[in-house]
Amino acid sequence: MIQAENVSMAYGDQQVLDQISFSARQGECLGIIGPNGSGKSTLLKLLSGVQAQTTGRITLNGKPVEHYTRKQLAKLLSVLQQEALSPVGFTVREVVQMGRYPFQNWLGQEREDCESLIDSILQKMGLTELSDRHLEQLSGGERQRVALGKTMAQQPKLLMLDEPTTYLDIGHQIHLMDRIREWQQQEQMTVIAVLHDLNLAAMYCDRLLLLHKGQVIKIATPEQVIRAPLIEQVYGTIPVVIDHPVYHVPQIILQGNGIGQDSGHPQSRKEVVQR
Ligand SMILES: Nc1ncnc2c1ncn2[C@@H]1O[C@H](COP(=O)(O)OP(=O)(O)OP(=O)(O)O)[C@@H](O)[C@H]1O
Repeated sequence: MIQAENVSMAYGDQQVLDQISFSARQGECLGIIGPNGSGKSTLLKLLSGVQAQTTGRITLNGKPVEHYTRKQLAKLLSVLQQEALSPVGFTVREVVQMGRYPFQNWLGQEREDCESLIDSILQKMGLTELSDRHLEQLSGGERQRVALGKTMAQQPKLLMLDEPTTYLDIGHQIHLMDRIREWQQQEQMTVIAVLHDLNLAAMYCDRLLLLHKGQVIKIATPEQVIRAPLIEQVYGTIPVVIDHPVYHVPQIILQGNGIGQDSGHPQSRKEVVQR
């Protein structure tokens, strides 16, 4: 579906991405993880054609990204950004309908009636009750759901997410990731998601690409990537990695320096068995 070959990118003198190569197949969920400043958002911008790489090649269905027109790209892929939508006086329903833009002619008309599609998206995202509200009357989390609704209306084959759960509470994080997973499986859609939360990444992604200082350190299954020594090497903190009791994927528990050591805590830092 999408392939990057020896992709590098620099901002002036600063090399931000260095010889990145990977591919994501149709229907797969690939998570991009790595510390602050490792190049995750920049990589997503290159993959979505927003920014051009300095060297290397990115192809979508075998064709270089830069050979697609904006409208062709919008029919194939959509991107959900961190600060997804700014309130501009439109209602929830109108914003979700805007996702249909790639399928409209220059008069803003679409060949097929898409009202039932919009209704089902509003319902899926729990937005039916809010459909006539203006965006500025919504909370940050509700706006994030509208933003995902708009990308759903676009019906992309490839969905790119940049930190989709940043403003969401734990309930809405899971709800959002579940909707994406469900949608991915129903449509055989490819998902590439930048995620800071390694636990969510391990739960929802088929493979993880670990970036550090602009280089791919590892690209493999969550079990192979979320390992204490590798996480320590890249993030500079020693986590405890345990097996999720329900899904049997690795989960991280953080530990701070010195916490519990003087308080009779049953397990000090050194005693914990690392995965
Ligand atoms: N427009 C820009 N001009 C110059 N440097 C930039 C620009 N955008 C990003 N950078 C630099 O490129 C590097 C990678 O940034 P990027 O946003 O891709 O990292 P990230 O892994 O997404 O970080 P974070 O986890 O903090 O969001 C950083 O050092 C950043 O300062």
